[in-house]
Amino acid sequence: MCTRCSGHRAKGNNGWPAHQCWTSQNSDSPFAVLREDHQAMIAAGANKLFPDGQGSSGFITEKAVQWAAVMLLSRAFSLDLQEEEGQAWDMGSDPDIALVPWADMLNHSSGAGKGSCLVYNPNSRIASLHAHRSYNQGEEVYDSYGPGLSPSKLLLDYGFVDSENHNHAVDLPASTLGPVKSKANEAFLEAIGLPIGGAIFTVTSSGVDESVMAWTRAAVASKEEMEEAGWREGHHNAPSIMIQFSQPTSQQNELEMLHRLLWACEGLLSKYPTTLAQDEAAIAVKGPSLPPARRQVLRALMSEKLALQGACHSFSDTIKKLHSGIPCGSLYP
Ligand SMILES: C[S@@+](CC[C@H](N)C(=O)[O-])C[C@H]1O[C@@H](n2cnc3c(N)ncnc32)[C@H](O)[C@@H]1O
Repeated sequence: MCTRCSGHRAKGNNGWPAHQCWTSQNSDSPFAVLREDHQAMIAAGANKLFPDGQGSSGFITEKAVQWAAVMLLSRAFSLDLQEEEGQAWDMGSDPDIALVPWADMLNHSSGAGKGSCLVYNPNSRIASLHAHRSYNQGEEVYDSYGPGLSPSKLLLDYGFVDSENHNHAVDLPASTLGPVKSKANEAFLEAIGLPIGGAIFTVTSSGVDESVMAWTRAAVASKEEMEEAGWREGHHNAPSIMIQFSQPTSQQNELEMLHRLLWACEGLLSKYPTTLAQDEAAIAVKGPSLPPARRQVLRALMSEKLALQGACHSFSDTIKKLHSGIPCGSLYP
C-alpha cells in the first residue's frame, strides 16, 4: 500500500493535496524505522512497478516512503472491499486497507453511531456514511471511527479523547484474575484458544460480558466440575464444554468467579498513581496550566477508573445476593 501510495504521488495523482505531511529527516525520529522498509521495498524492485514515476532514480525515495506511511497511519480506513481477485481496483494482499479522499478529513464524534461509520458497497463501488444529526451550514461534520470506542482506545489509536465519550472501559489481562485451579483447567483454556497468559478481557462500568464470566468459571472450576462438564484431557470437545460454563454451575464456583473478578478490578484500580477524585480536581482547573494533551490523558484515565469502579460495585452486589441465599441460577435475568 505504501508503494502504491508513493507511486500515485509520483505520478501527480495525489488525492490529498491538503495533507502534505511533515516528516522528519532526523535519525532519532520515529520515522527512522521506515528506513528498513524503504530498503526492503527497493530490494523487492518496487521502483519498477511505476516505471513512468520519476525518471531513472525512481519514486521510492526514503522521504516518499515516510510520506506514504504517515498518510496510511493517519488516514487509512479498514473497509470490507470484497472485490473479485484480479479486478483493476484489487488491492492485492492487503484488501482491507483503503484511502478514501474527503472521508478521511472527517473527525470522529463519540455521539455518532454505527450509521456514521464508512462502509463500502462492492456492487455500486461507493463508500458511504450517514450524518448522525442535522448540521447547520458551516458547522463541522463528524463521522464515527467505530461505535463504542472507549476513551483509552481513542487515545491510544488516534491520539485524542472527545468530551462526548462515555464508553467507559478498560482492558483486563486474564493473568490478573489469579492462577487457574489446576493443570486440567489450564489445558482446557489452552484448548479453547484463550490461555491465561494470552487472553485480554474488557471491563465496563456494568462489569464483564458473558464470555468473560464463562472463562472465569472454567478457570476456577473444581476437578469434579470439569469432569461433570465433560472435559477429559486429550479430547477435542472444549468448545461445547465452554457453552456449559456460560451459565452458573454452582454457588461455590459463582462466588469464586465473582471474587476473582472483583479482586482483579480492585487490584488494577489501586495501581493508578492518582485517584479519580484527584483527576477530577486536576481536570476542573481551567486555563493553560493543564495542556490539552494532558487533559485528554486525564479523560482516558478517569474513564478507566469509572469502568473499574462500576464493575467493582456490580460484582460486590452480585456477591451480596449470593450470600443472601439467592440461588446462582436466578442471579442473571
Ligand atoms: C483521518 S484524520 C481526521 C481528519 C484530520 N483531523 C485532518 O485534519 O485531516 C484522524 C485524526 O484526526 C484527529 N481527530 C479526529 N477526530 C478528532 C476529535 N474529535 N478531536 C480531536 N482530534 C480528532 C486525530 O488526530 C486523528 O488521528
